[in-house]
Amino acid sequence: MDNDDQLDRLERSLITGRINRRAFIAGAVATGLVSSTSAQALADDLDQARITQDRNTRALKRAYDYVVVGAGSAGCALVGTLAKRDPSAQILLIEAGGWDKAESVNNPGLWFTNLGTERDWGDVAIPSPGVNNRAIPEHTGRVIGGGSSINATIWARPFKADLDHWAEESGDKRWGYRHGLELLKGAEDWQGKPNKKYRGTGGPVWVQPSADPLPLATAALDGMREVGLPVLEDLNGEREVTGNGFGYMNQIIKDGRRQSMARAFLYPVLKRDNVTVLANTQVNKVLLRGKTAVGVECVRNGRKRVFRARGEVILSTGGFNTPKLLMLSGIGKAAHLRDHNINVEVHAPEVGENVQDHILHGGCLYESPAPIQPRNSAANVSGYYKTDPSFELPDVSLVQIEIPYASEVIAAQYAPPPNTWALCAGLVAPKSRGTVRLASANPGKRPVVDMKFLSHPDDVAALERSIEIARSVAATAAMKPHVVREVAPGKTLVGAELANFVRNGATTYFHSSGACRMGKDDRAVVDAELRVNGVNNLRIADSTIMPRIVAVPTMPACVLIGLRMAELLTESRRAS
Ligand SMILES: Cc1cc2nc3c(=O)[nH]c(=O)nc-3n(C[C@H](O)[C@H](O)[C@H](O)COP(=O)(O)OP(=O)(O)OC[C@H]3O[C@@H](n4cnc5c(N)ncnc54)[C@H](O)[C@@H]3O)c2cc1C
Repeated sequence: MDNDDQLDRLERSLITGRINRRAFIAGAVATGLVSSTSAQALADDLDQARITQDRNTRALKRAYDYVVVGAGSAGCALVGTLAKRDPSAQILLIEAGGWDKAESVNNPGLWFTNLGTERDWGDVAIPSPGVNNRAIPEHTGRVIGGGSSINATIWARPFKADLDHWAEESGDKRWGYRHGLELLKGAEDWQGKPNKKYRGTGGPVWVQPSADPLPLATAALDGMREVGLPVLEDLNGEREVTGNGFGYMNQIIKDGRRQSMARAFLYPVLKRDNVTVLANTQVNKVLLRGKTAVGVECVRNGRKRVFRARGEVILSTGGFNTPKLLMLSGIGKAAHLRDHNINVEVHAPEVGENVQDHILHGGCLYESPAPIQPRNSAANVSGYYKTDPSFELPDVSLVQIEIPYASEVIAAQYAPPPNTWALCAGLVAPKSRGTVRLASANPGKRPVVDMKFLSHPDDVAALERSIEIARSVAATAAMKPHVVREVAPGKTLVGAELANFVRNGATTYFHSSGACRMGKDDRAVVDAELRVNGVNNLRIADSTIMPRIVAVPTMPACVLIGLRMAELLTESRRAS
């Protein structure tokens, strides 16, 4: 363990009460990274956060101004921003998972080892015919920080076309690119080449270009240039407007450690009296009086508890849990609720509809002449391309992965050797849409996730185009030193064979979105101010409100949703 790691561990141990202040200072000075004075200042800060949270959670109140459920990407951005902006507002943040202490959370190279652990809700989509009836896992984070604590750390901001579409769907131009860019720039602490037009510095989210990329990654970019793909110095910025561009990824990694949205937004407000974070507490129901949300019912330490909201309840529980929670609370399609003997409080026909995710194809595989030591989160180059300039969004996307990334079918069929890397085709603008339904009225049961992957023929065609381009990049002179042979598919596939390779290789990016669509029409689940239609004092801020999934990894879009919610709540409170 290096000294940075030691300091990081000490910080976490102090904040979660595992060591005392004296042990922290002694340990911090011993790392050689901080002087005794700055160790004391740091301890003051962390100690204060711990003392405040200890005190607040021991003296829980019956009612708070805001009850926010879910400390994920959006929830952390919301609470961190709101707590500062409105210090008089008492905020309760309830999270089902535990604190983000695990090494696999903090070390970005270990992100995938969180999958299938207690930090993952562990959903698996039911078999979809479009992927040859395979049941594909749909992981989501269950820990402080949510997805941002277990994800692949990629920071890719939405396209202009994504956000302008949201503005059109919601009827509110503040959801458009112009305002979205302003909010995301304000959130960023960009470490790459300065760019006033597109990038922000000094904000809470540490973002850096892939640190110290492998020659393999550099060669991939050279190969892309060779086949005529546009390679950019920064993968955020210009790409958002043109819809085209490849480059080194942006990542939320600082000194080799993950900077989750909990780290960015939540930790800095933990020492505020107006914030109480309840970890290891699962909300099972939103409580309604008539058509007004008045609080939540949850389970903490095996005991049922109720917390009231004087103001509003905000659900930030993510891709599958938000529709589930609404339905358990009697808000959903009436017939479906009745099937589970749940009282229909509000007939909301689209709760659990419109669900989307990106497809990552695993994949086109290449044997390297030498073993590969992956850098950062093992994926450092990616990009987007419109094969027809008239397309609104890119149909082609590629991600280079420095391990043999393959679906279970492709892995079994091609048996890639360990020193294999992948150039994965990505489907970032899917047309297929699925559903989330209750399996049972028992909150302990996971919902039925039917993603209907690749049910739209355009999705298969787009992946076929990406695969063709991936293979042409891997065949360039620039890539020659890194390719002993193409392991998969190993030959040019056409027609049904190619479609089958697409369907067998499909996996997801774990970007579940859209189950509680925002729109200006009556059927939409939330309106432009993210209020649940038909219910007072209940709003949603998470990936589920996307009318259409953004064509990039979803964490920054979720941060944007959290930031926008903080704006909306502050405006409402001022107006009242
Ligand atoms: C393995 C993986 C890799 C990914 N890689 C990337 C990437 O590299 N880049 C990127 O941009 N995106 C990535 N994503 C997606 C991204 O992390 C998510 O889209 C994003 O975190 C979603 O934000 P959210 O606020 O909607 O929900 P989440 O971040 O999922 O947060 C929801 C929170 O609510 C809590 N919760 C749920 N139900 C309850 C309940 N009933 N009571 C209390 N708490 C509850 C959950 O435990 C969770 O902490 C990845 C996701 C995963 C899972």
